[in-house]
Amino acid sequence: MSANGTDKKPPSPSPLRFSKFFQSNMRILVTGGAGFIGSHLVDKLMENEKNEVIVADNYFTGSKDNLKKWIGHPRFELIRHDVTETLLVEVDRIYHLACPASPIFYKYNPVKTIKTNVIGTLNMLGLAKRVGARILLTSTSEVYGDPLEHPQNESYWGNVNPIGVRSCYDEGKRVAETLMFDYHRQHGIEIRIARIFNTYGPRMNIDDGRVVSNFIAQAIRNEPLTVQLPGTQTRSFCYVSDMVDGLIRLMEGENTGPINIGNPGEFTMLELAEAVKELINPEVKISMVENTPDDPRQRKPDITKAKELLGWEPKVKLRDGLPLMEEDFRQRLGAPSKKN
Ligand SMILES: NC(=O)c1ccc[n+]([C@@H]2O[C@H](COP(=O)([O-])OP(=O)(O)OC[C@H]3O[C@@H](n4cnc5c(N)ncnc54)[C@H](O)[C@@H]3O)[C@@H](O)[C@H]2O)c1
Ligand SMILES: O=c1ccn([C@@H]2O[C@H](COP(=O)(O)OP(=O)(O)O[C@H]3OC[C@@H](O)[C@H](O)[C@H]3O)[C@@H](O)[C@H]2O)c(=O)[nH]1
Repeated sequence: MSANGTDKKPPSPSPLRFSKFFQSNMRILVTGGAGFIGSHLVDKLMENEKNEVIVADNYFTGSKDNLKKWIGHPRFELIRHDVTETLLVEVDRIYHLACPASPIFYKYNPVKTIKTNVIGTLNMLGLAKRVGARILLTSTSEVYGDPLEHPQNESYWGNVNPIGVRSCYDEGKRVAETLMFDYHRQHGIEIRIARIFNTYGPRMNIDDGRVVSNFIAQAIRNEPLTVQLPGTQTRSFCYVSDMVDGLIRLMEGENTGPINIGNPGEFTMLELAEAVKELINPEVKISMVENTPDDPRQRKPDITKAKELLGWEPKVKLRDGLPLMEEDFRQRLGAPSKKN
C-alpha cells in the first residue's frame, strides 16, 4: 500500500508524450498570472518559443489588460478560474502566485485570503501530484513577521502575530509553505519556494495601496505623499524584472528553497518619499498619516543563498527603477510623459 492509502500508481503522462513526433514544449501554468508579478513572468516565459503558457486567474486584483498582448497567441491560454476550486490541466511546471498581495486587498476579505492560500495551494499541489509537475510557491518576507533578526535569512522562523489583521496573509503563506514541504516529503513532489521581498514596477494597480505605487501616483497627481507613522520603518525594494529572473532561476535550478528573492537596498519610508519627491515632483508635499496594526518595523533580505545557489542578484537600483515605473503610471493616469 502506498503512502496515500491506495495501490493505484499516479497516472502516467499522456501516451502522446512518448510518440516520436511529439513536440516537447514545456507546458507552464501560472496562477495569478493576470496580476503584477505574474504578467511580467508570463512575458518572460513567452519569449521562449519552447514554452506554452496557461494562466489561471479570478481577476480579483489582476486584469486581462496586463496580458492583452498574448491573448489569441497560439502558445498562450487564459482561464478565468479561482484556485480555491480544483483545476485539471496537463502541465510540466506550476508557478503558483494566485493571492492578493497588497495589504488593503488581502485584508478586504481575510477568510477568502486564507482559503486562497490554504485550499488554493492544496489544489495546486494536488494537480502537481496528479500530473508530475514541478511547483513553485511565491511565499513572502511576511513569513518573518515583525522580524527580531536583521537582515532576515531563511533559517529565521519569524515573529508573526497569529491573530492579527495581517495574519490571514502571513499565516496563510506559512501554512502554504508547510503544505509544500509535506507534499514533498510525503509524495515526492518537486517543490520550489521563493520568499519574495517588496517588489515594484510597471503594471502595479494605481489604487493598489502599496507604498511605491501610492507615492508615484500621488507625486504625479501633485497630492501629498502619505508616509505612515513613524516613517522610520524600513523596506527593501526589488524591481520586477530582477524578481522574474530570480523566480525562473529558482524554478529551473536544483534547490527547493525557501530562498529569499529581493533587493537588499534598505530605505526608511521617509527616505523613499524623499527619493520620489526628488525624482518625480520636487514640489510635492509629504504628509505623515496613521499607520495600520502590526506593520513590520524593518525588513531586509539576506540574499547569500540566492547568490550562491542560483547565481542571482538584483541589478536595478531603486533610483533607476522608479523612473521606469513613473512612465507607465503617467500613461495610465493620462499625465504628460516626461520624455516629450
Ligand atoms: N509584490 C510583492 O511585493 C510581493 C511580495 C511578496 C510576495 N508576493 C507574492 O507574489 C504573488 C504575486 O503578487 P503580485 O504583487 O503580483 O500581486 P497581485 O495582486 O498583482 O497579483 C495576484 C494575482 O492573483 C489573482 N488571484 C487572487 N486570488 C485568486 C484566487 N483565489 N484564484 C485565482 N487568482 C487569484 C489576482 O487576481 C491577481 O491577478 C502573490 O502570491 C504574493 O503573495 C508579492
Ligand atoms: O501610502 C503608504 C502605504 C504604505 N506605507 C508604508 O510602507 C511600508 C510598506 O507597505 P506596503 O503596503 O507597500 O507593503 P508591506 O511591506 O506592508 O507588505 C507587502 O510586503 C510583502 C508582500 O508579501 C506583500 O506584497 C505586502 O504584504 C509600510 O511600512 C507602510 O506603513 C506608507 O508609508 N504609505
